[in-house]
Amino acid sequence: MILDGKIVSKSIYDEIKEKIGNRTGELPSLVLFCDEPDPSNKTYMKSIRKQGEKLGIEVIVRDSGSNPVEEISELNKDKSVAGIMVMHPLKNANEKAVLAALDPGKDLEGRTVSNLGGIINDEEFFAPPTAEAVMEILDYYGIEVKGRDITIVGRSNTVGKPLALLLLKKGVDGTVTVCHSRSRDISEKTFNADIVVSAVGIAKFIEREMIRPGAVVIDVGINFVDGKLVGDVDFDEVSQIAAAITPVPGGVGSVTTALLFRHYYRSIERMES
Ligand SMILES: Nc1nc(=O)c2c([nH]1)NC[C@@H]1CN(c3ccc(C(=O)N[C@@H](CCC(=O)O)C(=O)O)cc3)C=[N+]21
Repeated sequence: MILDGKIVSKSIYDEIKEKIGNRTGELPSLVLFCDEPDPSNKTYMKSIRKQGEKLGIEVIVRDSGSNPVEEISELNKDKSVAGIMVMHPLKNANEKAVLAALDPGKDLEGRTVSNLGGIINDEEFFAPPTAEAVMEILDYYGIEVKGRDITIVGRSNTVGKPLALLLLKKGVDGTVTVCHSRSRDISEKTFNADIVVSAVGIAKFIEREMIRPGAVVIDVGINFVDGKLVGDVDFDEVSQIAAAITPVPGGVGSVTTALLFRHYYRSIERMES
């Protein structure tokens, strides 16, 4: 079974459209904070702008300027701004200092210490949308997590680490293994899992032999091979034995962007409450 992310994202966009439709007055904007965006940032920013346009939300690309921390403080206070995405990597500005200055209530990607640390006791205002997108897909397709073994490959602050914490929450009750580039025998750990999540950024990293027949495979990878977007999983091979698998494109990525806009709307509700 192919786990289509576009159906999931459509239901999220429908929910946002309905909320926006019931509103009066101007919508605040969403700011993409960057300096010299690399090609992968450009692709992502373009796709966010496109979705923003569809929803009637103004997406502003803002240069970090000569005093980025000061700029962020201004944006935090600005009532016409509901969300700020600090694009990664920043080439010139100190990203850590910028994130330390960012209001967690406008931190749509859950990158601040307060949102990241908050996951530990269910106090995050925003969870990182890519990790959350994995949870949404599992939930939408009724894939049981409770008591099952999940192996995550990749330990990034945007996916691997926060996803492990989301899966470990009480009530979610996954049993989680996190592997990374220094892990021994990754194949053994993926083969023993009921659900494998790959977020390493290497095309065809997950091969057929690494997956137990009947397992669920979630591909978070964003890799460009000969100008074509592919995930981390050898899809043609692995899809033959997996019980369910997400495609790239059209899987986790499309849900991630939709969740950003759900977060954007939650920020508006907080600003107006
Ligand atoms: N603060 C920050 N957050 C990020 O999430 C972030 C970042 N900085 N810097 C750059 C990388 C790269 N990245 C991409 C995501 C999707 C596509 C992409 O091509 N998406 C397609 C397909 C998505 C799909 O369907 O799977 C689309 O949106 O049309 C590319 C690149 C995000 N990043």
